[in-house]
Amino acid sequence: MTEFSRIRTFIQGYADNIAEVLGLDVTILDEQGIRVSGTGDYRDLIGLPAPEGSFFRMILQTGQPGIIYDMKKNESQCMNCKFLLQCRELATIGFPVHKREKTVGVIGLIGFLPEQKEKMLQHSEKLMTFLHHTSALIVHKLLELEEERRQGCNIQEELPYDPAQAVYFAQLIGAETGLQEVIRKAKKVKDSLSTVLIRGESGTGKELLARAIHSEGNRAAHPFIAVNCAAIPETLLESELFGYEGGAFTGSRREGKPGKFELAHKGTIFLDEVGDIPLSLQPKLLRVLQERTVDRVGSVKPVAVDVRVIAATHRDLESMVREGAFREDLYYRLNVIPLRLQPLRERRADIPLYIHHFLNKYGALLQKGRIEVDLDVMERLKGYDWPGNIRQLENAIEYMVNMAEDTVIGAGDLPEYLAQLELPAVSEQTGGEAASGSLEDMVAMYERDILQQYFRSPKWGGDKTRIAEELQISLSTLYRKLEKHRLI
Ligand SMILES: Nc1ncnc2c1ncn2[C@@H]1O[C@H](COP(=O)(O)OP(=O)(O)OP(=O)(O)O)[C@@H](O)[C@H]1O
Repeated sequence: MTEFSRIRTFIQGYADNIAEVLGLDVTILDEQGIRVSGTGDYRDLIGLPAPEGSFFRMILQTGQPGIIYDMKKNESQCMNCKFLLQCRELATIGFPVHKREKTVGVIGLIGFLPEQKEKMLQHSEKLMTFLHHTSALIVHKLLELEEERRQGCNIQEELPYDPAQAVYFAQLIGAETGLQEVIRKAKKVKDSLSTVLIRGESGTGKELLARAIHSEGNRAAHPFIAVNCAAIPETLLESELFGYEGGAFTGSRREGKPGKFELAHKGTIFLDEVGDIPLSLQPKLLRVLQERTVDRVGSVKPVAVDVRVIAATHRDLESMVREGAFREDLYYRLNVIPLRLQPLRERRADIPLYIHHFLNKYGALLQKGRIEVDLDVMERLKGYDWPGNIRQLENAIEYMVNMAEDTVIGAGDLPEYLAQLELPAVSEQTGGEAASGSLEDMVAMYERDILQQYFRSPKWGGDKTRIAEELQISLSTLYRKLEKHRLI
């Protein structure tokens, strides 16, 4: 675990603020070149390594700050980067973070638009000074952490903590109105001991959200133990959850075994599919929630546990309570902080966001760089019902990025079940091509048609920067219009 990943929440908050104030994108790498925070498109790449041969990797090696105003012309610094040809960055400033003369990270400012590049050109000196101060602040935070550890306030290394499992709220993608609302609530309760109940269909991100609450909360240095109550046979679940005393039953270990609650001591236990917990075990679970003690199987001596419980289910617990399949008292004890994740088909407007996110992620992971989907594929992905929700959409994109032989994914790269999907024609989806209604509506329809024509034309190959140039609008205006017409 690198030092930077320990203060990742702090760093991401900082990156978000810088991006907002300066109007530029920000990315921060740790000493191994792993992106620990990012804004804009770089947010999708948090946790992934920066490409070999890239400008920021060079700064990590040399420990020297640098500026590039034209990635493609200034070949000396980006020449070895595999993604040079597809790179959309117009200007970049990178600044090293030095701690005791060692380079422990890099902060980067990136401009994708001509006006951002202009700003960087005009204020390069000020921006460098700003990055110098930012770097000093990060180092200050690292030294503070070091001091805390020296004094034994936070002896993280000695605890069974797996940083690879950490998830941050910034990694949860979703629109402002839906998922972000849930995240806002989750942030309020991240440090609380109160039980959280996450509801949602399979693949909507329940476990991811639970991990983020744990990773960003005050128990982050302690274990996060996930138990899938539906996957463990009823006969084993009791000893799995609560442990057993030596000699409790035939074949048990002589020295006994701690259960998941004990293993999660000081941390969080995630009870996935809690609706599947058998009625016979429900009173015992209720007792843990109320008294914070567990009774190992075969023991009469309760063990005190300090555990935060996050439970999740896709089941309709209220109906189960009515039908007597789930205890009412346990239901109320679990449902203290309810959080609900909507299925993807009920928030189709978010689909382009996820497509963009996973294209970025798998483009980088599979070393294919920047990849886009064409309009036909986009319509299909938006029109599908996604019974497996975000997990299924992610798998579909991973498949397509693997299949793609070009930087634009076409219908031929779709998984079979999507290629066979019958979709209404685009004109039907938008309410018919006949120009009628108010002038504003007609102009909007005309604008949508023009954008579609440009994106369908092989001449531009779906390249947004070139299309924006041709239409003489900025790239951000183009993105706004595409979003308005739901074309991305
Ligand atoms: N908001 C999100 N942003 C980005 N990726 C997400 C999001 N939600 C889910 N995912 C992706 O979908 C996958 C499935 O998420 P997760 O396992 O948390 O779902 P779940 O609701 O717990 O599913 P199940 O009920 O089947 O266990 C994750 O691995 C993650 O890659």
